[in-house]
Amino acid sequence: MSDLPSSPVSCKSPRVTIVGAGRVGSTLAQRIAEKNLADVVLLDIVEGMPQGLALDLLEARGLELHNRQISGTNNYADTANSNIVVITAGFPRKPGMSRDDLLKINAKIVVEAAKNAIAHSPHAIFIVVTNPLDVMTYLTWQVTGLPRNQIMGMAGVLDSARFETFIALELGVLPADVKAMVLGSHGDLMVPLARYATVNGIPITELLDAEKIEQLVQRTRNGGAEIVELMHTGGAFFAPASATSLMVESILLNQSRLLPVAAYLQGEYGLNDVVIGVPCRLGCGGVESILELTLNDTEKAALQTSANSVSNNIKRAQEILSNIGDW
Ligand SMILES: NC(=O)C1=CN([C@@H]2O[C@H](COP(=O)(O)OP(=O)(O)OC[C@H]3O[C@@H](n4cnc5c(N)ncnc54)[C@H](O)[C@@H]3O)[C@@H](O)[C@H]2O)C=CC1
Ligand SMILES: O=C([O-])CC(=O)C(=O)O
Repeated sequence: MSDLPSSPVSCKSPRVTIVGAGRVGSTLAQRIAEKNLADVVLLDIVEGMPQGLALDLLEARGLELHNRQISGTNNYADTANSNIVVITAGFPRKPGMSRDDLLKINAKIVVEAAKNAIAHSPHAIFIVVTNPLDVMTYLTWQVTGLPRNQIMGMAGVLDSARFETFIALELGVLPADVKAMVLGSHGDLMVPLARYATVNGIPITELLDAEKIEQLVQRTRNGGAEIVELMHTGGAFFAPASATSLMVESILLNQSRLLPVAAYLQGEYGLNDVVIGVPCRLGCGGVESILELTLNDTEKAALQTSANSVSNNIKRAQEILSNIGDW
């Protein structure tokens, strides 16, 4: 083949680094590559594992009809100049544990991952997945020093997809026709907004009685634990990877989707200096705006309770990190 002069159009592919090549991380790599969104770098502390996963995914490229580069590494230098860094590194919970029980063990891992990743990709947008989600997202914002639009956590898209699934199962309708928003923290105090849930525009309050809606709300709050209890070893990863890839897609393709995202608040919803799930417009700038929905008194109180719990856990995490001299 003979080379012709290069084109003025950039052929550079966007690059997404995934720190933590476990179940969520590796499934996310597959989703991003197979949706043809970006090249992917998988990084893990376990030697050989991300390299092996990357090779396996590369060997599927011809079959899945895409040509994205996928590499595995144990070295942050190989993640340089990523457009997006997703942090999934850390431990998943076991049956009987809450997500907050992971705070101590995962805080150190996430802080280290964020510091190392930003050193090589100073302009990246960070999406945090590791639990407890809202606290880990706050720590990432704090240690990277990035503006708040570049830091976000994935939880609301997943929790909303679960709420939508349970509504669709109850009504026997197509899940894609159900639209719902779950705000607040990613834990037992999350705030599913039943009042705003619809089936193709029809409020679910017209289709289901209050007792049934409350059952679906409770199942949503317990959605992660339901899977952890069934699986015994680790938690959900297919739907979490789909939810994260949706956020990656909205950013890379500048889609401006309005999604529930864990964001750093500065007065929105009357909340300050806390990360919590709120409706955000996601585009190439990351969190481009935060929508302040009108909430009734019950919803407002639930969001405040959720935020108070996250704030207390942020303080706990900061104390733990200063005690181990990692702050
Ligand atoms: N935000 C959400 O909605 C969801 C959050 N999660 C959370 O995501 C995290 C990952 O879950 P899974 O993938 O199922 O766990 P996993 O155990 O399959 O994978 C975690 C990976 O992190 C790696 N790791 C540990 N320390 C590291 C470090 N210092 N640097 C780089 N990599 C490191 C491990 O070697 C492992 O491969 C957990 O904390 C889990 O609770 C999971 C599902 C949904
Ligand atoms: O429940 C867990 O531990 C994992 C998670 O956050 C979820 O699936 O929502």
